[in-house]
Amino acid sequence: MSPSAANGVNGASAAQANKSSMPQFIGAIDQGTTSSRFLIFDEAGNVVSSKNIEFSQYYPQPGWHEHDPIEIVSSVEQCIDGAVESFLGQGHDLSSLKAVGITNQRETTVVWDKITGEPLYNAIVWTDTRSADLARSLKQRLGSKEVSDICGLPISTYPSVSKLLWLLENVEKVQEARRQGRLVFGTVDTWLVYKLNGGTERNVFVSDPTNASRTMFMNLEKLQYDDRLRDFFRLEDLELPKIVRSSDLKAYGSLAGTKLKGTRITGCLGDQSAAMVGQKAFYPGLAKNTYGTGCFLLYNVGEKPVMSTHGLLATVAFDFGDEPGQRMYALEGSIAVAGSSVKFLVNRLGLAGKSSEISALAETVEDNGGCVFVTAFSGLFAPYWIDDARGTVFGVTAYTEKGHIARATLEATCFQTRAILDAMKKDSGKALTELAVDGGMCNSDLTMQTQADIIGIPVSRPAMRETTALGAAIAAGLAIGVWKTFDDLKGINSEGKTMFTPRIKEETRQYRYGRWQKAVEMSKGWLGEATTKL
Ligand SMILES: Nc1ncnc2c1ncn2[C@@H]1O[C@H](COP(=O)(O)OP(=O)(O)O)[C@@H](O)[C@H]1O
Ligand SMILES: O=P(O)(O)OC[C@H](O)CO
Repeated sequence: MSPSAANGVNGASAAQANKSSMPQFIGAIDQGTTSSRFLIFDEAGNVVSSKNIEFSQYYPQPGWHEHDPIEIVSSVEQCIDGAVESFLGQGHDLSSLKAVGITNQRETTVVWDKITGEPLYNAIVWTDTRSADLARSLKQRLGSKEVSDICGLPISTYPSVSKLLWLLENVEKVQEARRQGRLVFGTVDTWLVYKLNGGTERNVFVSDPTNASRTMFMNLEKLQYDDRLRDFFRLEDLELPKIVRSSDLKAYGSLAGTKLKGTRITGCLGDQSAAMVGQKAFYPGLAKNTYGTGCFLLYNVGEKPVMSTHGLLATVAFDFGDEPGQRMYALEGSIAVAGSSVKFLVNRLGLAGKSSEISALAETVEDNGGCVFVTAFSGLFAPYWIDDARGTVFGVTAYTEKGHIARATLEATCFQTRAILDAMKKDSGKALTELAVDGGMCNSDLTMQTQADIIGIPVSRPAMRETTALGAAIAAGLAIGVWKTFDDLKGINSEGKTMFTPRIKEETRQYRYGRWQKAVEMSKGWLGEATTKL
């Protein structure tokens, strides 16, 4: 490692680092799709205090999914205050909490008024498919192939730009704000940093490359906005947040309120990149799969982006600086629906009282009873990119029980992960020998065993599953020198892993996966060309 990298990220020299033996703590805001959290980590990566709040999900029409931007911020603030209260109750001193990192759901799009700082519409969530027609017409536009090559993402409903263009076409308040030069657009990291810094008071307007890369405005190699992309989307006049490193002493400002008023924000990563950092997948060839609302497999490809030819995305793993090894790219397989299908069984179908009970329900039967559930609630993302599929259960007979549906639901994410691993092998030329996992749904032993069975390699689950938050804490801690090199992080969360090893024969694996492939084929085209109601 070069001298300055050895001295920490972004100039936090060893001299600057706190040399006293006083314990130091780092806070992590984890703003996910279904809940906000604040966790406080010690230097050994242990969680000493945390608070979690589930917030409202709005589904105003089929395929639409919104959040209230104000509730996003207030839930985060409440989590901070709750966790800090318990931290203080344990006898810790506030001054020992040195910095805060942020990690967030990506692509979700917020628009607000520059003068008032107030949202102009609900946040359009990454899963939202209202822009399907718009995305289809963008794909027909001259230069669409070049666009994907520059930013690493396929044109679809998924990136922020589709949501933003929908807002500009359909919401008068947004159109008016644009005319008056008052329109501000940001992903959730930008919105949170802006609001937590006091909004219009300080006007901190930034994003890190792992988040900015999900808008479709960023040149993946240069980590800066690209005029060709803005031109393509006809958004030349749009002011965009400044792209700054994922770990930075000054760029993200500090908290203007809460019990942590004055504490610096020194790290910021999109949640999938944060999970990668939390799993310490710092080097090429390492990967992780996070089973949250969706499921995202990221594979570290090294210091240059690799463009997929098999349905994967190219993205930024993390950007900790210019030194060798400090900026890495990843190939990503994005699954739109994972834990959300479990929530669907609980909240919409009432098959159980809570998510963790779905696994138990699935265990009441020996297998899926011939059912395959293509959980295409938002179409199918990687590696298929089928926007006209919708959730479909195949193979239902009079024999089918709730348990079979529960099992087929859990299996769907495992099958899609298999499809992504196959695509990743084709893109990278290498096969994974073990899959590191995390996220809410990985708490289901049955799902993780099924995953190992279907991909035919061991699945490794860490003892501490809050790897996304840990990644944000690491980004923040590296900036201020709590940890100085990746080697300092070696011991963190490395003990007590659970290994799930494949237990089925290759023949059975192929048969089961073959059924899934057939179901995906059959789910295509459900919506047809028209997505609007007649
Ligand atoms: N024991 C479990 N079995 C299956 N799914 C679970 C379990 N526990 C949580 N989940 C699912 O995990 C998701 C929450 O995971 P989390 O990592 O917190 O996601 P997010 O960051 O997207 O909010 C929910 O969709 C929930 O249904
Ligand atoms: O809410 P999660 O954890 O499934 O992650 C959301 C992703 O960032 C969307 O790209």
